[in-house]
Order: sequence, then structure tokens, then C-alpha cells
Amino acid sequence: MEAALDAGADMVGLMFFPKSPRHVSLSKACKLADMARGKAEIVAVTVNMDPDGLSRIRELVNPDMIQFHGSEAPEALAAAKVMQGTKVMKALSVGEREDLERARYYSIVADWILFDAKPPKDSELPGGNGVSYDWTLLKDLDLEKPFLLSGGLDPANVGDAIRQSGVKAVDVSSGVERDKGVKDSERIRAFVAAAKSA
Ligand SMILES: O=C(O)c1ccccc1NCC(=O)[C@H](O)[C@H](O)COP(=O)(O)O
Repeated sequence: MEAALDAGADMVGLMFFPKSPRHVSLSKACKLADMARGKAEIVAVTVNMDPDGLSRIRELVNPDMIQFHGSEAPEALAAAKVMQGTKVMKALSVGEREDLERARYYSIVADWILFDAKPPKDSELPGGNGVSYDWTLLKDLDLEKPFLLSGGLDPANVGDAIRQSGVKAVDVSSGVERDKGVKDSERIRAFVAAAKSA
């Protein structure tokens, strides 16, 4: 968290998905959120979480935004926006151009759209798999809401990803780790610097 904030990350994500190697407990999330509050937008990353779970995160961690990384319908985002009073982001998996069409339904309610890679077939995780897709699919995409690119980004390729896709925002997880689930401060700094300079 310190490395991300020092480097000037605009958003920081806290993972609430028990199967993920990046999963954090509520108490750890509270401490991390306190470090970030007012310095970067705090994003709670969730996967098909029920409204009670979302409320608990809202009460204890008080994120600025909730990221929905499962098969949540637009109605679930709309309900969370009203009930939790946070901004909402929908992650959509992309493999080919047709996959971008779903963003039209979600952008009515979502504050942000995250275009992530499709997980490998044998993966237990819907995100954080370190796999990429054709970045040029996002070139000239005209969407009424802001969007991010993620999937297989790292300090070495993020500049090319930004130039090829034309996106203004990127997200990363495994590409700034030294081992699965273990973030690396130097890689975080290098990633943010490369993204901002591109
Ligand atoms: O990172 C995870 O472990 C994860 C697990 C379940 C749902 C979402 C998850 N990550 C959310 C993200 O937004 C990642 O940053 C995104 O999928 C990119 O991951 P990576 O390809 O490893 O950079």
C-alpha cells in the first residue's frame, strides 16, 4: 500500500474473495483503507457477493467504490449503488470484439468498466490470472463511462498496452508480484511510473 500511494496510484484495490491469494481479512482491509483514505480511491474487489457481505464491507472498510468481478447483473450494481452509497465498477472479461458489447448494458449504472482478460479454463479465479488479450480491441471504443484495461500487464508491457489501446487507465495485480499473492514494492513503483509516462 505504501509503495502504491508513494508512486501516485489513483486507485488501490482490496481483495474480498477467499479463493484469491490476495484475499485480505476485514481487519487488515480496515488498516490498509485507513492508510489510503484521501490519497487514492479505495476499491473493494468482490465476486458475486451477497448484499449482507457488501454491507459489512461498507460499514467496516468504507470503500469509495465496489468492483464486481463475477456474473453480477446490472440490477445488482444498481441496488448496491443505492444501498451502499458507493461508486460501482463492473469487470467484464474480453477475448474478442463482441465481448465489448456487454459494456453498453452496464455503463447505464456503472461508474467505471474494467475490461479484463478471460480467465484460463482451469482457473479458480475470475481475475488476477496474468493473461492478456488483444489490447487494440479497445482502440477508439466509445463508451459513455470511463474504463480501464487489465489482464497480464506488468512494468515492461504497460506502456505498449496504453499506446496500442489508447486507454487512459490501467489496472494490475499479478504483474507487480514477486510470488503469487506477494506484492513487490519496486515492481509497483515501476508499473505506476511506466503507466503515467505513457
Ligand atoms: O487478483 C485476484 O486474485 C482476483 C481474484 C478474483 C477476482 C478478481 C481478481 N483481481 C481483480 C483485478 O481487477 C485484477 O487486477 C485483474 O484481474 C488483472 O489481474 P492480472 O492479470 O493478474 O494483472
